Amino acid sequence: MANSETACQSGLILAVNAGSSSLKISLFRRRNSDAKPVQPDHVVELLLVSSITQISSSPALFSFSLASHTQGREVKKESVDNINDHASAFSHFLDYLKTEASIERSEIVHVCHRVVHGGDYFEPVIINSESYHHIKILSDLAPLHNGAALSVIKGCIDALPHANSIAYFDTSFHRSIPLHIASYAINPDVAKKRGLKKYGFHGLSYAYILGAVSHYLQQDASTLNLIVTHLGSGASICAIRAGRSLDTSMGLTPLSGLPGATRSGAVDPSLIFHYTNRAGRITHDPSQAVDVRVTQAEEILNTQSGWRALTGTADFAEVVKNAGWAGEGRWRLAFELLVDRISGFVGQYSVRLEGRVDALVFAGGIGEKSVELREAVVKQTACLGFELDEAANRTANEKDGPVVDVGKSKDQRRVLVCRTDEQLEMAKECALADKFWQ
Ligand SMILES: Nc1ncnc2c1ncn2[C@@H]1O[C@H](COP(=O)(O)OP(=O)(O)O)[C@@H](O)[C@H]1O
Ligand SMILES: CC(=O)OP(=O)(O)O
Ligand SMILES: [Mg+2]
Repeated sequence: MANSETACQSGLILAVNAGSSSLKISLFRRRNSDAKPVQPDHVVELLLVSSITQISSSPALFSFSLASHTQGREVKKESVDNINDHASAFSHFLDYLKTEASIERSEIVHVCHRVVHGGDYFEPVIINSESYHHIKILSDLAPLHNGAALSVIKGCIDALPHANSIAYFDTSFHRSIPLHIASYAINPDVAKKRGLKKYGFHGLSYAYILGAVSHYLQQDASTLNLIVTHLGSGASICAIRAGRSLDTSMGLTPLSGLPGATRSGAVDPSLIFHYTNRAGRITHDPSQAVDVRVTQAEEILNTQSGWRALTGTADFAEVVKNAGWAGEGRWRLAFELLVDRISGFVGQYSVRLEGRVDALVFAGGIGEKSVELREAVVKQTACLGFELDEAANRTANEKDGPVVDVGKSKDQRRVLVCRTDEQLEMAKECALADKFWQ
């Protein structure tokens, strides 16, 4: 563990979020632990944010802005041709760090990495050969994610050799899902031997949202029942009972549940054998940092499906733009299909929560930005008591703060939008973990 006096005094935490199609990076300074934070988020101070989107469909879009300039000034945005994977995206960011922010790499003490699949690891772990191997073994169960995270971890170890790389797992938040909900109706011996159960993902996002909503409503997290949607390139939904995950729509892998940009979501498991007669063939992707072995079935359902397969674009904003009644049927179909699947889960989770739902929360790029999607889902689930304030829904994007109320009711069954922040969640956890700062 790197632990030099200078490094600890400066206390910089870099938080890196390798999503399926993006790399989001934030740099924080850990605040002096003697100063009592007013809000939980204040244990760290944001210095800069950067994101690289459309990583797999060139050109990638790079953005970089210093926190002091996030109100619209000095945000650098550019298309970059030579970014074609997460490793090259990270290396492009590191070049900017010195030239645009004058930050020396040696000032970074810890690098927090979002790792989607942690299997039976629940606590954050410092990367060493054992934990690296554990994450690598799980790559087959998160083919769009774990390999990408490992490629960034490798890049970090090379470029920031004095810093600790610490893995934070999406799966940790869902350890509370009861056995009968996490289990599949298959041979229990095989399930146990091979770890075949529901793990659930987007957990760092759900943990952040729970904290932010609890702060916003001034209600202890342990008293909250929420239905939270995280709708981005990967989309999922989570039922939170008394502040803990009760159920979520993704499963053994991030493929199940809701459809995503390139993912089918839940389908009849037999469908794939009627789609192709090569479903079981193993493919190796040489561009991946680690050897990820996936079948053609997984390849088709993970990368050749979702709204890109339905409409030709992975950008849901474009789907929404073209989905008006005058638009072509395929755009409308993609939009209605997603609304239908989300609404189905909202109904199911309302039953799980025995009707006691404090709020329905929209998050992730689509949940946070699509006025139309929120409108359609709330309309479809109105029988459960959800109702939008249309003006508040339309102007939600303009409001400050991580949580915006877009519902009619201010006492029960609220409808909220939360700007989720997985990087901030990791940095907070890191700053508060004394063991990393001794
Ligand atoms: N105004 C918008 N309306 C609908 N969807 C949007 C809008 N803006 C962005 N999006 C969607 O949000 C997605 C990105 O969400 P995000 O949560 O950042 O994704 P990621 O899974 O890469 O972390 C984009 O791919 C795009 O489809
Ligand atoms: C788990 C998952 O699908 O993550 P993302 O949405 O970042 O791809
Ligand atoms: Mg994401």
